Amino acid sequence: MAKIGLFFGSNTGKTRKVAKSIKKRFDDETMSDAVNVNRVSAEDFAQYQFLILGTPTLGEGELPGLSSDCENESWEEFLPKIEGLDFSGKTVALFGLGDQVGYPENFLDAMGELHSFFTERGAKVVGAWSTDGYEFEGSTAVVDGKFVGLALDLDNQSGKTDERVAAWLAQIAPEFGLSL
Ligand SMILES: Cc1cc2nc3c(=O)[nH]c(=O)nc-3n(C[C@H](O)[C@H](O)[C@H](O)COP(=O)(O)O)c2cc1C
Repeated sequence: MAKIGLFFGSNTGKTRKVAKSIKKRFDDETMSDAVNVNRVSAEDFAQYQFLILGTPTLGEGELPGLSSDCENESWEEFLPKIEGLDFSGKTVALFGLGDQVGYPENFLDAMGELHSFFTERGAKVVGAWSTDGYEFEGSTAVVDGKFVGLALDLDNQSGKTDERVAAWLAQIAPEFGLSL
């Protein structure tokens, strides 16, 4: 089993694409394949001490899933399967995709939901990211003046994605024991 589990939800494939680009930077011992959360069991997910988790925000500030009109199940359906687990001693880093122009009042809210879910269950969530360079009005993914994880907007700032991903991975590397 790889040291770090890499899981994502995605509706139109952008979050999947970013997850795959993260996987490409690491060998199989370090990083699992990028796996859609609708394909993992609670048991397999719970085996990892280190997790990198990605989500788009859909609906009006919602997690992806059947209620936000995704074609397939996603985080909305997966979280209830792990809601009874204790994540103490585990380290989690989050990345979120959203659209700050189209949804400025709910920018990246789903990443905020994942942050609440995992911190409430004892996880150490790392990888907070500056809000500089983004324009939006509200986001539950901002805590203490920073995003709770990597903020990506492939709808409006796709040209910044690679450099943001690289800088963020370098930032979380010490927490995850990663060599880059
Ligand atoms: C119906 C719909 C609702 C959306 N709602 C939000 C939202 O509330 N907040 C946000 O930041 N982005 C929102 N977005 C933008 C998506 O999060 C963004 O396009 C993302 O890159 C999609 O990722 P995916 O291709 O992995 O599904 C919405 C997009 C759609 C199509």
